[in-house]
Amino acid sequence: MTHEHLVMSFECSYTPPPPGDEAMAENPFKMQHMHWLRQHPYSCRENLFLSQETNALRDELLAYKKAGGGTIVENTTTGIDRDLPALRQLAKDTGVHVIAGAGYYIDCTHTEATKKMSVEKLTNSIVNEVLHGADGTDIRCGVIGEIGTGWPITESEKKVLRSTAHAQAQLGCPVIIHPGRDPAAPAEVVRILQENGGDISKTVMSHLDRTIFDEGELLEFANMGSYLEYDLFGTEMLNYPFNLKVDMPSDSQRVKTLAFLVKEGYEDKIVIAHDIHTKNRLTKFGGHGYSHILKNIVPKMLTRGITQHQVDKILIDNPKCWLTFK
Ligand SMILES: CC(=O)NCCS(=O)(=O)O
Repeated sequence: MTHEHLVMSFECSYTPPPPGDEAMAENPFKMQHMHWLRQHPYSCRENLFLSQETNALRDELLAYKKAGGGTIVENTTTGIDRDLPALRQLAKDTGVHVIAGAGYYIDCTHTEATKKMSVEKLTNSIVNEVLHGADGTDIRCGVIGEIGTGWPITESEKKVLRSTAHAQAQLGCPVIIHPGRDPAAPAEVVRILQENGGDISKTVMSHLDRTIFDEGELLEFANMGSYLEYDLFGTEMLNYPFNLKVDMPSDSQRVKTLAFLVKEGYEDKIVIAHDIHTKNRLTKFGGHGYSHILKNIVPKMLTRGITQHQVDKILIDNPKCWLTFK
C-alpha cells in the first residue's frame, strides 16, 4: 500500500457538521453513528485522531499481514502529527515494513518558522530526515511526502515543492504529492517539480480519485510521467466537504478507471491504497481496514479485465520500482 496513515491527527481539516447535526461534532463514538461518520468523517472531532488508536493499529497490521500485506508507506509528514517512534514500535510488533515520509503537509499546517525558511534550509531539513533521522530521532524516512499542496498553490507550498525537487535530485529518492482539489492542480505541481530538477518518473501523484474526472484530461496528465495513485479505496460519501463540486467515486468506479488506464497502456504507472486517515475506517469501528484492497478490490479487478500479472505490477512491482533509490 503506497499511501496510508497509521498514526496522525487530521484536526487541520475539521469541518462543522451540516445544520441540525451540530451535536455530532462532539458526540462520542457509538455504533448508531457509524453511517453518519462515513458521510461526514471530518465533522466529528474524535474521528480525526487516528493517533489515539495504536493498539487497534497493531491488530490492523497483523490482519493486513495475514491477508498477504508486507509493507505500508506511511505518508504522515510534519503538520499532521507524525510519530516516528510509534511507527517503529508498530513495525517491530507486527513484522509489517513501515516506510515513513519526510517533509511538510499543506500550508495551513506550516508554522511561522517553516514559512520563513529559505528553499535551501527546507531542502537541508528534508535531506536530513532521509539521511540521518527526523523529529530528533535516528529514524530515517524512506520517501519524501506526502508533500501537501492546495489550490491555488500557496507561496509557502511552492517553496516546499522546490525543496522537495532539490532534495530528490540529491538523493534519487521517491516522492509522493498531495495535490489541491482541482483538475489542474496535479499538472501544476509536476511543472514546479520539473523546473527544479525533480524526477517525475519517481514521483507519485496521490488522490487522483477526487481530482481528475475527465478521461481525456486524465490521459493528458498520465502522459507527464508520474505514478498515478488511486488511494481512497473504501471511501464512499455523497457530499465531499472539501469541494462540493466533486462526486466522490465508488470503489466500482475506481476499478473501472484502473481498467481504463491499464487498457491505455499505463499498467506500469498505477499504484493504489486506502489512505486511512480517520478512525471510522478502522475495523475496530466497523470500517474496511487496511486489508480491503487485498480482500475485496483485487477480486473485483480480476473480474473487470485486469489480469493477475497486472495486479501484481500494481501491488508489487510498481511500488518496488518507485521506492528504490536511484
Ligand atoms: C491525509 C490526507 O491528506 N488525505 C487526503 C484526503 S482528501 O480528501 O483526498 O484530500
